[in-house]
Amino acid sequence: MRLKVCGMRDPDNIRDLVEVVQPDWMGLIFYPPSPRFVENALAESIRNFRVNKVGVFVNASMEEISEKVGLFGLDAIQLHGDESPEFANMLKEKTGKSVWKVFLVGEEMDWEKLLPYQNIVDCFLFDTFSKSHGGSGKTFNWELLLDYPLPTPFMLSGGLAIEHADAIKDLQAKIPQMQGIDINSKFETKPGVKDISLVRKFWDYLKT
Ligand SMILES: O=C(O)c1ccccc1NCC(=O)[C@H](O)[C@H](O)COP(=O)(O)O
Repeated sequence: MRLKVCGMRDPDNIRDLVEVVQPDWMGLIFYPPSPRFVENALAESIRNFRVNKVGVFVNASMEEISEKVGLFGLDAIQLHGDESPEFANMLKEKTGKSVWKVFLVGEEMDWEKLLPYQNIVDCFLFDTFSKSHGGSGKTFNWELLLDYPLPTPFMLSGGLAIEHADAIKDLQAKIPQMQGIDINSKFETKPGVKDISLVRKFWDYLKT
């Protein structure tokens, strides 16, 4: 099981996260309406942390994403909007980075929508449908994932909280393509700042 802690931006909080939890990835949100938006002014203080950095984008341009990859030293790009398979492919060729495509899950899931992306992206991420695109703090019906038909690995996201630890373990035991989890607002003291001891408690329990 792998861990991505999303919505980080405070350098002291990132330092604590990296030292205490050592997550597999840290997510930086480059979507201006988000309360977790990361300004370019923070690039110098963030880029040298020794943790894999995933940039989260919602319908951003190729130029904007390429600029952030360079400025922040991103290792992966998470496409959290309506980006096409062609766009994902061009981005992968241009940046050489790992590309993740997000699907927002509502009452039902149409797995056919994923097919055009499956030979392009490195990973899918399933988050709860919301008008704000992400960071809703709400879970979706995980039973839908039992029908996931592809070999491509995916991350589970959307409102994950400490009380879900056992259910997450059960789900992963049933679905080998589930490579990890993405946590965010349920571990915050305020938008963009995580409660590191809570993250540690959760992760210490889950990774065993
Ligand atoms: O977190 C945000 O503010 C956000 C806004 C717009 C697009 C994506 C966003 N977050 C990306 C993530 O990967 C979150 O971790 C994911 O949406 C789950 O968040 P939460 O429901 O708070 O656990």
